This record gives sequence, structure tokens and C-alpha cells, in this order.
Amino acid sequence: MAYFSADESLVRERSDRFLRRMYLMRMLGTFLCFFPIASVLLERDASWIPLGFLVLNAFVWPHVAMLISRRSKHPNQAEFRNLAFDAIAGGAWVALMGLCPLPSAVLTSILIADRFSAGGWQLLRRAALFYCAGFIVCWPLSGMEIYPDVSDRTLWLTLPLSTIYIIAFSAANYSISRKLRDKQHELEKAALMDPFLGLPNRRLLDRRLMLEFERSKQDLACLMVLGVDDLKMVNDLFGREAGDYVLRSVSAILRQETAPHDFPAILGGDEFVVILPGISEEQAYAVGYRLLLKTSEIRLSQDSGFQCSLSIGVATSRNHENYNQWLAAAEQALVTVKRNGKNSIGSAGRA
Ligand SMILES: Nc1nc2c(ncn2[C@@H]2O[C@H](COP(=O)(O)OP(=O)(O)OP(=O)(O)O)[C@@H](O)[C@H]2O)c(=O)[nH]1
Repeated sequence: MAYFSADESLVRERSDRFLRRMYLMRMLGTFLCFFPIASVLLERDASWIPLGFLVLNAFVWPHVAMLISRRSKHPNQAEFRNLAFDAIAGGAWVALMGLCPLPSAVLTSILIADRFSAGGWQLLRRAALFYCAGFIVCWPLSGMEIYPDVSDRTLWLTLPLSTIYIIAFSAANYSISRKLRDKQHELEKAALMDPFLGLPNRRLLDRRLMLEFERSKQDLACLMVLGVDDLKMVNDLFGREAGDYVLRSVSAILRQETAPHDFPAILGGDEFVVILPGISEEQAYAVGYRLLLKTSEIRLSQDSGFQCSLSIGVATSRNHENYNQWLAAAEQALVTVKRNGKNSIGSAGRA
């Protein structure tokens, strides 16, 4: 069973964005293609029928395609069908232009780039088949003649297609890749931070502990494990929301009362950790007493006399073989403090 599925409104919003982007790019593309294709068709004395189709393709089709996708039960699939139609039309116009080199090359390259960026090789292969189908059907209609001349008019009318469209295409792609980068950043943050308490979670803590333990071989570091005292009682007496409030308040204090190079994090349940690089045990105790004082100021709306307290175990990085041992020493110090009456600080060294 899937643990997570994006909710419907999110999927709809994503699909709307995709359709809007396709609509704007299709409007721009067919508009810019109109002029060089019309120029070549007129030079080749084409009848009004292909010219009429060209007008429909350039000015009506983008809106029809948008309506088809929007009204479809599966808008994205409908849009992929529209893309197939675009490829057929592309092949048809290249055939009807008698493979006139410049506009044919620009139109074909744009189709290739567009399809590849929208769906990679898979979409490109599919589009190539539709493009060939459009070409094969219309090639006999053009008398199977190659039209190698590129008039000055066609040349100038192809320029906007080869410049404006490509710039717009790059801008659209850049905006997508920027959004992806932002999303990736958000995901990385979500995977490493606790959204409820706004502190690094166990996964990030482990990475950081390993790093700081290695660093502490040059410069001593201290580790604090902090446990909220009697949280079970707070939950039982005042409700779980009150317990959550206490945990959030302690988290805020850890963020505010530690230096920028210190590293407060969640160990799990009602326990926290602070890594204090480059400080001695005495200095760690000073930080610990400040945290005890601040925590004692936490008040509950249900009971203004309630006094929150912490127990803190401290361990220096000395004499441990790895960061797990370092953490275990601080946890052991915390257990001793809890056993000796709580609301205090202790360390393996001072026990
Ligand atoms: N409200 C709330 N409670 C939590 C959370 N995580 C753990 N707890 C509760 O914290 C309590 C921890 O219980 P204990 O390990 O006995 O600790 P304690 O009640 O603080 O007692 P001492 O450690 O001896 O001070 C349990 O009742 C958990 O349900 C949380 O995110 N929110």
C-alpha cells in the first residue's frame, strides 16, 4: 500500500500549470511558424486549401487543444495526444514546403527540442513517427518536389521563429529547472528537519555527530543530551497538546540560547541533543545552566504555576572511540541525573 499519495488538488494544480505552459508555447510556436510557412506556400503557388489549414493550425488549434485538454478526464494524456497532432502538422508543413531548407530545419529542430524536453526519448520517438506520418501523407500532395530556394522574405520571416521561440523555450525550461531545484531543496530539508519542532532530526544529527567527533580530535567538543522531566505527567494532567507545547518551547529555547556554531537537534521522544564544538566541560555546564533557567520560565495556560524542567547529561569528546560511544556517555550521564532527582546537570566525568 502506498504511504503517501499527492492529494487531488495538488495533482490538478500541477496539471493546470503544465497545460498553461503548453498552451502559451503552442500559441507562440504556431504563430511564429505561420509566417515562414505561408511565405513558402505562396512562393510555391499553393492553393487556398493548405493556406486555410495553416491559418487554422496557427490561430485556432492552440485554443482547441487547450479546450480538449481541459475538458478531458485525463488532461495530461489529452495533451500528449495534442503533441502528437503538432508533430503530424510539423511533418505535413515540411512536406508542403517541399523541404524548403531553412524553415524546414528550424521547424523540425524546434519540434525535436520541444518533445525531448517534454518527455525525453520516449516522446521524441513517438513524435518522430507522427512527424513522418504527416510528411508521408502530404508529400504526394506537394507534387513530391523539393523546393531548395530560400527567398529573402522567407529568410527574414524565419528569423523570429529561430530567435524568439528559442529564447522563450529556454526561459520556460529555466523556470522549470529553478522550481525543481527549489523543490529538491525543500525535500532535502523535510528529510532532515523535524517540521513540528523546527530542529534537525536524528538522521541529520547522526551525520553531524560523526563530523564533529572527527573534528573534536583536534579541538575538544562537548555533547549534551537533554530530557524534559516528567513529560508523561504533563500529558496525563494537561493533555497531549500541553506536552507538545512544552516540547516546542524547549526547542525554541535550544535554538535561541545556543551559539550559531552549536548544533541543537532532536534525539527522539522528549529528548534533545546539543553539540557544542570547541568548548570545555565547564563552558558546557554554563550553557546547560542557562538552558535550565530559560526552561523554568515555560508556563502552561492551564496552570500558570507549572514549572518545566530539564535534566542534562554532558560528555566531552575525549576517550571515546566513535561518536556512538560519545552519545552513549552523554545519555548515561542523563540517566544518572534523572536518577538523582532531575532538574540538573551531570557528566560522566563528574559523576
Ligand atoms: N506531547 C508529547 N509527548 C511525547 C512526545 N514524544 C514523547 N512523548 C511522551 O513523553 C513521555 C516520555 O515518558 P518517560 O520516558 O517516562 O519520560 P518522562 O515522563 O519525561 O519522565 P522522566 O524521563 O523520568 O522525567 C511519554 O509519555 C511519551 O508519550 C511528543 O512528541 N509529544
